[in-house]
Amino acid sequence: MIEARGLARTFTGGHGTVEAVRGVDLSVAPGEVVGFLGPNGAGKTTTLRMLTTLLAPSAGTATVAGHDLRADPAAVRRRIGHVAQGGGTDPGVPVAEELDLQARLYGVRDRSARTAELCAHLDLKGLERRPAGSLSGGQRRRLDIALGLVHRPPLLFLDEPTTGLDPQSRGNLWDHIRAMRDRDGATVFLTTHYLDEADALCDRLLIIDRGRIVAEGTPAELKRRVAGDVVTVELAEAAGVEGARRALAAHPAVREAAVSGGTLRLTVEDGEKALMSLIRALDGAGVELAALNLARPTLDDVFFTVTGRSLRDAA
Ligand SMILES: Nc1ncnc2c1ncn2[C@@H]1O[C@H](COP(=O)(O)OP(=O)(O)OP(=O)(O)O)[C@@H](O)[C@H]1O
Repeated sequence: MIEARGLARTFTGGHGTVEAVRGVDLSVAPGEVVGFLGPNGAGKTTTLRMLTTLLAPSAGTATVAGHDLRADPAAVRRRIGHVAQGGGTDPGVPVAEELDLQARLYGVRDRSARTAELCAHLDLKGLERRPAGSLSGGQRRRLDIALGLVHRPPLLFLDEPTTGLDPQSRGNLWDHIRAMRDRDGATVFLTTHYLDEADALCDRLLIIDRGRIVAEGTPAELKRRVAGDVVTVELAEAAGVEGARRALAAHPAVREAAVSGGTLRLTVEDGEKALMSLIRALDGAGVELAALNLARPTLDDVFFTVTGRSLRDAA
């Protein structure tokens, strides 16, 4: 659905030159929810604006929704939906009218049916006559998304869709985005600087820092690739901890086994899968367990490993 190679954008102004995006390669398959994660100023919005034809790349090529970005931007625009940060609704215009107007702009034939369908899908039923300015933050974001979907684009771009929303509205919006993928087979490309959003919502992530993609994969893959899972083992008898370490050090899933205080700390390849066999190995060595804890590395650990900084500090 998206294939980009070497996309770059430089801004030149009174304060010198800013290399906002420095040669980004990315591929997005149909039906994926892909998250573009990075701290403020990393180049997320600039990349999104290039992919949605709003900004000309300084270098690189891309095919978006089946059309070449440079050769046929109008065809790209017809096949994509784009919800910018802050949206673009007129506060005085009622919901249904706003949707109808957008449908006219795109030449949608079944305008009233499409408006009703979008109101049903995005939980806007009963709000059709309300001016956009009177909606809550979450309702307005859903209207912004409905507007982006009016012409049934197979690919939807969302720029920081949940910024400024309360936790409940954010969770609700995630459900709607998942439903677009599952019900309509839509491909969604979204930018975010929220770790929890990237983790919970996205099938795959591209992590960008200072204009370059520094890591990519599913949230689980990224976390596994970089840090491995951590299993801590507490024993009924602390004195047996060295024996437990010896029993597990050669276990195929264990990368590292270290004793810290009275507990055993294991770095393992895939903690969930390994857990049962670790317990069996300890049992076989006659070690009595008191507690076992499996902790996953976070996306922030991933960012830290690839950039040497925390995403939170970098933002
Ligand atoms: N029109 C512009 N003129 C000059 N510099 C710009 C322009 N647009 C963006 N930049 C710079 O390019 C860099 C990347 O900005 P961009 O908005 O793409 O980052 P971002 O990852 O989307 O950040 P945020 O999370 O804050 O939206 C920043 O250093 C920014 O200041």
